[in-house]
Amino acid sequence: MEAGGVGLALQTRVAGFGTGRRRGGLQSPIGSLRVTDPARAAVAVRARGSKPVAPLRAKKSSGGHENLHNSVDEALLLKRKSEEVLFYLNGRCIYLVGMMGSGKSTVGKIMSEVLGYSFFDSDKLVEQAVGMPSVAQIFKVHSEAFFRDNESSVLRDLSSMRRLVVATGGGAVIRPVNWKYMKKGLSVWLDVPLDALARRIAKVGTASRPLLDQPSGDPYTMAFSKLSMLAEQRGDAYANADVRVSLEEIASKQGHDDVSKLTPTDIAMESLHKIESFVIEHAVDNAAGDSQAESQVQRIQTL
Ligand SMILES: Nc1ncnc2c1ncn2[C@@H]1O[C@H](COP(=O)(O)OP(=O)(O)OP(=O)(O)O)[C@@H](O)[C@H]1O
Ligand SMILES: O=C(O)C1=C[C@@H](O)[C@@H](O)[C@H](O)C1
Ligand SMILES: [Mg+2]
Repeated sequence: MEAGGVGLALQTRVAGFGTGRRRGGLQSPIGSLRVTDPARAAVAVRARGSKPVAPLRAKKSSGGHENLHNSVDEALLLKRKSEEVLFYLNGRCIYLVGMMGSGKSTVGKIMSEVLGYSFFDSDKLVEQAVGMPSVAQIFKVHSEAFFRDNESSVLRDLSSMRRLVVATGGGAVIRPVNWKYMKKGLSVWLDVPLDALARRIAKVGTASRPLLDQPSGDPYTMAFSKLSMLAEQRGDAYANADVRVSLEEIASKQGHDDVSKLTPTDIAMESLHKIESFVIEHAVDNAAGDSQAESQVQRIQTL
């Protein structure tokens, strides 16, 4: 059974959230890049909806992912792609799914910014609905089942809305009812190798991720073994997503031998490409989309 709704809180937040667009040029979600060069901005504007324009070359720096976009050109390419994708999305929401640490929040914020969508993190909405400061505390004081009920409730409320990018909780994929909600929009699986996940998580610690938190032991080893167990338990649940974005595939296309070379912008860009291919391939209007999603959900429920 699902917990009480959080609809009103969501409506209020969306109303106050705006579209993610800002004045004075393009700006990254956390403000690390501001496009101030009007000539470059004009290139992006000209590109919109017109004939194909010669590709801008993205310059790579050696910087880490802290610089979300490696260059102004990369930010413009992303913006240009997002404008193409927007046309096909027709307001449909995007749900990012994937294991803990796969980058749903990081990549989701970038995507929402360039699409002019609102961004929501379902873990944060559950915390807000329950009135507790962290998922870890909800697990401790209540239980995982209580958290999952509230998570379903949040996803149900989000599913009636439009123009959102939602970073779902890592375990949202395990409940078939959540797929019923997520299939109202488009789901994207960020598929990241377990060793890369464990490296990312070990770097920031496991305190905020109760299923990985261990009293002692080497953080990388502990995170890796827990993540491997969860991945096995979850089986193919992530593969129910409409689109799979494999970091290994992106890295190999770019000639890297290691996924850690990929920036969140690279991943956001690939996500937009995959979404575009999916919507074009499935070229459905909203009504047909609903019935198609319905049959997919029925298939998931019978697995
Ligand atoms: N492409 C990347 N390269 C390196 N580190 C990254 C990348 N994307 C995200 N990170 C880092 O990995 C960690 C996890 O990212 P993030 O919080 O976005 O994942 P998540 O999927 O939302 O995780 P959770 O399910 O636990 O909420 C963060 O510290 C983030 O800065
Ligand atoms: O993978 C999971 O089951 C979880 C992931 C997090 O996002 C939180 O939703 C919670 O810690 C559980
Ligand atoms: Mg997150």
